[in-house]
Amino acid sequence: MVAPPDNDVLWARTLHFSHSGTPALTGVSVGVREGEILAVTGPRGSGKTTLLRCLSGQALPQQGEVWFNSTPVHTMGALVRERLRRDRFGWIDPEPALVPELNVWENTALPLMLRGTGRRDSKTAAHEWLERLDVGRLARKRPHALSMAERQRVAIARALVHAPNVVFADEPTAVLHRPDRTHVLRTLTAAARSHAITVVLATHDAEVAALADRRVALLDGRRVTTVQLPGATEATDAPDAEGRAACSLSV
Ligand SMILES: Nc1ncnc2c1ncn2[C@@H]1O[C@H](COP(=O)(O)OP(=O)(O)OP(=O)(O)O)[C@@H](O)[C@H]1O
Repeated sequence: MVAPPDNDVLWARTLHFSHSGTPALTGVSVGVREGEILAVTGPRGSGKTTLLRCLSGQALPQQGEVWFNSTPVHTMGALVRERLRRDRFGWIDPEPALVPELNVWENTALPLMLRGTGRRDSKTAAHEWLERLDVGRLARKRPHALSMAERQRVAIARALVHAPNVVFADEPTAVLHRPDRTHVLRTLTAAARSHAITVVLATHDAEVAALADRRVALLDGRRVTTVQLPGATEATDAPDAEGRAACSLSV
């Protein structure tokens, strides 16, 4: 095993992943730099979610390597990967999955309480993040009383509350209307930048991808240099996209 470059917080080399024989990733390599917002773009079914799941240790690639801060993730046992995800990563789903029996601040504070932070400190941190995401007034409400946009803000607050190193956001604005989409995204990216949190953002929307520092494009489970996205004539890797030998550039 060759260790990754020092300035990459995440690094994946020649990932291969199949879902019950259906290939989702075919030799994908990518490096994510500390503090950057990286958009993983591509049409539906191109492998974006699978890549995020592999990078975050939720799924183990059948071949290839994933490194987090120079530590191999692909060789970790399930419990160590769980702890890594709980303590170092945040995850935002396309649709907010909140616990219906908990109120908004309790939902937000979950990552802190799961790792043993006291209730009072967890509550304070949850309130701070809810305020930042403009939903502080809803702290005592249950998820069912919230709109979809409000619930997604709570899910974003929950992903950020424990100051993770990396937040993975899988189509985080897919269920939102356009005005909510822009506002929620800008809030997420501003919060991440102000706290030096790295964001890996999967999207098939060119407007969303445009908010990122850099883009990598997937098509049929491979890295490509150019991909057509809705809402733009063309979206490409930024000029500084990695030119590392291991990267798979095709099509
Ligand atoms: N659980 C699964 N079982 C079988 N095939 C799957 C599964 N999940 C994904 N796939 C397939 O793997 C490929 C990549 O899917 P993936 O969800 O990673 O792509 P995506 O770019 O995130 O798509 P979307 O934008 O629709 O979420 C697709 O062909 C998809 O049908």
